[in-house]
Amino acid sequence: MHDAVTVLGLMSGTSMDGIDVALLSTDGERLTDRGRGLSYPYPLDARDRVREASKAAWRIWGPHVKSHAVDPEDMALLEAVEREVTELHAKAISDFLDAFGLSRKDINLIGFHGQTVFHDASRRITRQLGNGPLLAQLARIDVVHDFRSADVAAGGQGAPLVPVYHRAVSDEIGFEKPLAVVNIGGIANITWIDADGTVIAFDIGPGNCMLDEWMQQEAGLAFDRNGEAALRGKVDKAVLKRLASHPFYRRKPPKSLDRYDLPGLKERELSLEDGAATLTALTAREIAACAEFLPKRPRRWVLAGGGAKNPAIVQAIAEAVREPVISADEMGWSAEHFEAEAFGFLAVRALRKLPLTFPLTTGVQRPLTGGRLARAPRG
Ligand SMILES: Nc1ncnc2c1ncn2[C@@H]1O[C@H](COP(=O)(O)OP(=O)(O)OP(=O)(O)O)[C@@H](O)[C@H]1O
Ligand SMILES: CC(=O)N[C@H]1[C@@H]2OC[C@@H](O2)[C@@H](O)[C@@H]1O[C@H](C)C(=O)O
Repeated sequence: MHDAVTVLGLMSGTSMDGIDVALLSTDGERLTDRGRGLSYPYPLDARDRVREASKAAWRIWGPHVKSHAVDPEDMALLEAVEREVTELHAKAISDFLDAFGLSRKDINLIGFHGQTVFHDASRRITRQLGNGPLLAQLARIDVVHDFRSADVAAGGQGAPLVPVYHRAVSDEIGFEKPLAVVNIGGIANITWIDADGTVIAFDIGPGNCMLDEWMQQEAGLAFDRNGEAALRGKVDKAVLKRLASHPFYRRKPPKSLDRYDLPGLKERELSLEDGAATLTALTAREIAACAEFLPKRPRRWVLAGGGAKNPAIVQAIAEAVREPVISADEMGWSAEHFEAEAFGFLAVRALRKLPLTFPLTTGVQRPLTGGRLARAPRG
């Protein structure tokens, strides 16, 4: 057995709202000293620039792009935003260490996911903004970064990566298996864990991304706080049927999504409340329906990610499945910092050359390690 490493995991998810930081100790298999996590929202202007960068990434790598004549302005924008995102991560690390009275010498390693701005596994392209060597230099701590490229290059989906972490955490708790862990972030994904350790995972469909966009576009709100709009609205069945007819949902795993792959509602197509109710129903319906791809129904559904804090989503899922549904927080797992912790865990696995992805998670042919190490300047 290896010694445990004290690692900081950093995640900035598809909601593009900020940086989650979590601290844990792990040897890459077992986890100890978990539970300390904090979130650092992006300043509003930085958030806008990250969104601009994802549009630039679409112009550079989108499937419609025939020529490789890349607009240098788009490239320059990506570079500038990558630097800014990296500096914001360095600031989050230093604020996190201050908040817990720690120094950089207490931390052995950082797992740095970066900000996804483009993902199309079928064309073997996945791009996270985040400069690992620069972060290692700024934080003066070794950094593992670029977690998805090796998997995508080997023909995998490059996502989801958290399943191996979900399995490690679920091993700590004696729940009956099979267990389904559903992360409801911008996009929702599932990890199904059987008693013999078999793990199946894939992206399901929207978590909150369509709903967030709807609330932003129709009401200038960042999201449907506590599901208030959805709970007041009525599901439009015809619209729901149209949204759910996208072929992605019935495609067999392995499969992964980019934030903009699936169409949402058109502008002013429904009232604010009915639109929120309909998008909430879509998220819940596809989460429940994804059980069709599992060899056995889960005995329990654990919900994590920001969507687990939305009572309208949780209630709709509980109505759509027949098994008990609980939140990761109720299990003593931190729903909020789950993914950040996962990338700390994955960083240690990467350092030890342990596999991150598997045939039944990303569809890669053989279990595969990943990530790249950027060393901090010595001294
Ligand atoms: N109190 C709340 N009520 C309703 N929704 C909420 C609440 N808190 C968070 N959310 C939702 O959760 C979203 C953020 O979720 P999360 O931080 O898990 O996403 P992410 O990590 O960016 O995404 P991903 O897992 O896809 O990378 C918000 O945009 C919002 O839609
Ligand atoms: C390309 C990319 O960043 N994908 C994210 C995204 O956000 C949720 C879903 O889509 C997920 O599969 C993945 O992130 C999680 C953390 C993962 O890889 O497990």
